[in-house]
Amino acid sequence: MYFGVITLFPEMIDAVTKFGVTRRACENGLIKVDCINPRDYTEDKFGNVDDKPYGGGPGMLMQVQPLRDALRVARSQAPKDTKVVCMSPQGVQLNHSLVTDIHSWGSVILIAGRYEGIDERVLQKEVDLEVSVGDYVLSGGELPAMCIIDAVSRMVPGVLGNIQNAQEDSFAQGLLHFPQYTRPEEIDGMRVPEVLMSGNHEKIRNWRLQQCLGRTYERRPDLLKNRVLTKLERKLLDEYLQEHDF
Ligand SMILES: CN(C)c1cccc(CNc2ccc(C(N)=O)cn2)c1
Repeated sequence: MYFGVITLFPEMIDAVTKFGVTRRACENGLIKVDCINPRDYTEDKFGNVDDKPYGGGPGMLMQVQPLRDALRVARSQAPKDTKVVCMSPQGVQLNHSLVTDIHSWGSVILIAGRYEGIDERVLQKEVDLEVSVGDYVLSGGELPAMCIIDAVSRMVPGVLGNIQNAQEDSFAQGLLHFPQYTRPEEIDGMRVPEVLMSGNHEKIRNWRLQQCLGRTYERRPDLLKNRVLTKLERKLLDEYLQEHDF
């Protein structure tokens, strides 16, 4: 998977290329992350990369010429017809489905804007999709871009190793994950659910599915709305709701 990142702060992207499973994925050549900095393409002698908005108002925008030149270089380094995604509060909400789509592309160029954003004409002409990681404004698109790099990289075969399918279990099914426990068996009087120490894998599987369903119903009913439950799932959820006095 190829990621091109247009950013004024390439060192920020080290957070995904120099730590954890994504670092190993870079070292193994499973993913490649290239940063292109518009500041390297400024033409005015002051090296400005921001510019004032027409119509006045507070804040600055990314200057068009350095951004477009950086984008041109990014396209030249990326596979042909690589799609361009701009991180923006005005974007479509990032979710598992969109992460899966981006992974299927094989490569993506991410624009991590600073200041108050970028010129609408650049968005219209150069950007295939605006993506948001949530309804809030950040100081730049770098953190959202790294969310995409991390989430998409975890879908690349070999990046996660054997926990790949564990990851696929719940969220790919559109459910929240079941609660997890590790040693000790008891903390401040709170014990690990006995079923998890029973060694009965059928019971454990059902208990975990029931927890996924119950927690999704309680915390994210919107996820259940467009999900057809199997007979077993319906039974497990009803049981959970009775036990939790719903
Ligand atoms: C139109 N445009 C490119 C833009 C406009 C304003 C701010 C920024 C940069 N700050 C960001 C980026 C993304 C998110 C998010 N919620 O994903 C939050 N803040 C970019």
